[in-house]
Amino acid sequence: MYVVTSDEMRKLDHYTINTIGIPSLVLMENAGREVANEIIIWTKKQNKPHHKKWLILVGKGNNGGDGLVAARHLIEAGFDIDILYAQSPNLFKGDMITQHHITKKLKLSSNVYQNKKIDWDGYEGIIDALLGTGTRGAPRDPYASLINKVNESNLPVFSIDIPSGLDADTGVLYQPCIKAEKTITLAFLKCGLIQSPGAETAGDVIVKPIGIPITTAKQFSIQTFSLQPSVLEKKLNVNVNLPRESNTHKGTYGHVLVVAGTLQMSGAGLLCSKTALRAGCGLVTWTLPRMVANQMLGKLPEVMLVPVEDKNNGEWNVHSAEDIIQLSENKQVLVIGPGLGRFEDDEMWLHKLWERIECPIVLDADALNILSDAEHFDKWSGKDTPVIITPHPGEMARLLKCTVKEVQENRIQIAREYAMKHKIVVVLKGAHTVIATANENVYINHTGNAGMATGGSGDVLAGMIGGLLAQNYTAEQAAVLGVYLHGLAGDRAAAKRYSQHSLIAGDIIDEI
Ligand SMILES: NC(=O)C1=CN([C@@H]2O[C@H](COP(=O)(O)OP(=O)(O)OC[C@H]3O[C@@H](n4cnc5c(N)ncnc54)[C@H](O)[C@@H]3O)[C@@H](O)[C@H]2O)[C@H](O)CC1
Ligand SMILES: [K+]
Repeated sequence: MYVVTSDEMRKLDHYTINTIGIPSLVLMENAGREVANEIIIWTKKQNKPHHKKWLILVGKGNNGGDGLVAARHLIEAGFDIDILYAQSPNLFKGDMITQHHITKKLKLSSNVYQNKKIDWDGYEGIIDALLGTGTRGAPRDPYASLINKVNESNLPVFSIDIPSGLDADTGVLYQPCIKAEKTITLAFLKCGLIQSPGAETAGDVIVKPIGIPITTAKQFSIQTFSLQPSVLEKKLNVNVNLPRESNTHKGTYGHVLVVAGTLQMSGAGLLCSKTALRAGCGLVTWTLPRMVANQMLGKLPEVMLVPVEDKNNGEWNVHSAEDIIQLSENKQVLVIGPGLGRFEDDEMWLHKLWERIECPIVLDADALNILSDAEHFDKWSGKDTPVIITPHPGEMARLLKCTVKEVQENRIQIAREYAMKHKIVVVLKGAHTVIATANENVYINHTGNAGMATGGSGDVLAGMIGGLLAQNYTAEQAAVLGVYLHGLAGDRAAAKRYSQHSLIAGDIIDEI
């Protein structure tokens, strides 16, 4: 469940080798053997007669060393292996010299690439041992031309540690980058393997132990986690089945105040309010412009409606702040933003709510856009009650006044830094949503699907998180559990439809 950057991996390697005393060659032997075992398992599962002839592409760093070890173990298992060095063995150093020496002693067939044409006939697959966590920038020749040839071969590629050409920390693809069938990553998951597009390029990712004790991750206080149910249960101490005590009443499960909706975007408030109830809170009050409230009467009988004065235009205005502050007094959570729209002096409105509301707040959608335009948000006083923001990449870019591309190329770091700076919880939505907390913990979610990129899905998530927060979950628990369950509901909803493309936000709520 730990996820590491290449720099963190180097520190863990170094500590294991130089302080704990497990020799690097032992780690490399374990790595290569695990890779060989995965190839053996994979070929056994292929239901076609196979020649068991594989080509292993070997770089000059330790990733290449893993490949040479795998070659030996595959030959022992009866495979026919060709080794192709990307560069001359004269350039090898350290463990690579040892591995090359062993390869020569065993008279294993090997060649140096030298930009020659490769005859792919007869090969069943390719093992990519070119570049690993030591990659710096886009692959240079001869690696680049070799990677291009591999991608044109149409053969299944098994990458060791990471696909060569992938940025191990951000998931950004350098050009060119190996497109892998499977990636066998060593010791711990790498951040780049669970962030798009790295996650897609790596194919099926499997983590294999190589002798680095998992306790070293605690030793180096690694605080990035791949969100598996075990992390929810063991680290966050939450039960994904949301159990209930018997002798309870609706007051036990908290009261959410939803501040959302305008004439044009009334549905956002509806989706958010309904989801908060589905998430299990006891009561939901939805406060909204009077004109909209009149339209919503009876639409959602389980939700209490409290209109605020609008100027007969169905929009919010700055004077409603006092009403909201009063309404918040007996609530456990406020969810502000879905379908809120923009209005005159909305920054003053939000600042007043930020200063005066004493219960936890979830800020979504236009509440975040108001924050982005707030000239002095950095100077707003820190809140001693939890705040969770749920930006999509565009809203995060506006908050940081940077581009969406810059956000997407560094999602984990960006979310972590913003959460720590403002002492809030950041839910950076998108494929593999990132949840970052003020105490540096970061969780990467894997539930959900592309069908959830549809209007209202964010309103549902905001309601989900608000509904959980009202039930005495901490902000960290509510955000992580909310994202996880929201994605799970989306997966169930998609499975019930012809395909993901027809999914709409209401389907997600029905599966919570
Ligand atoms: N996880 C573990 O405990 C272990 C992992 N191992 C493997 O070792 C690699 C990391 O090895 P390292 O030598 O640091 O780097 P690489 O093998 O990735 O090789 C980089 C190599 O290539 C050169 N280089 C760097 N960037 C480029 C580029 N853009 N273009 C061309 N060439 C480049 C650089 O000079 C290096 O020489 C890790 O991934 C695992 O596979 C250990 O085997 C066991 C312990
Ligand atoms: K590799």
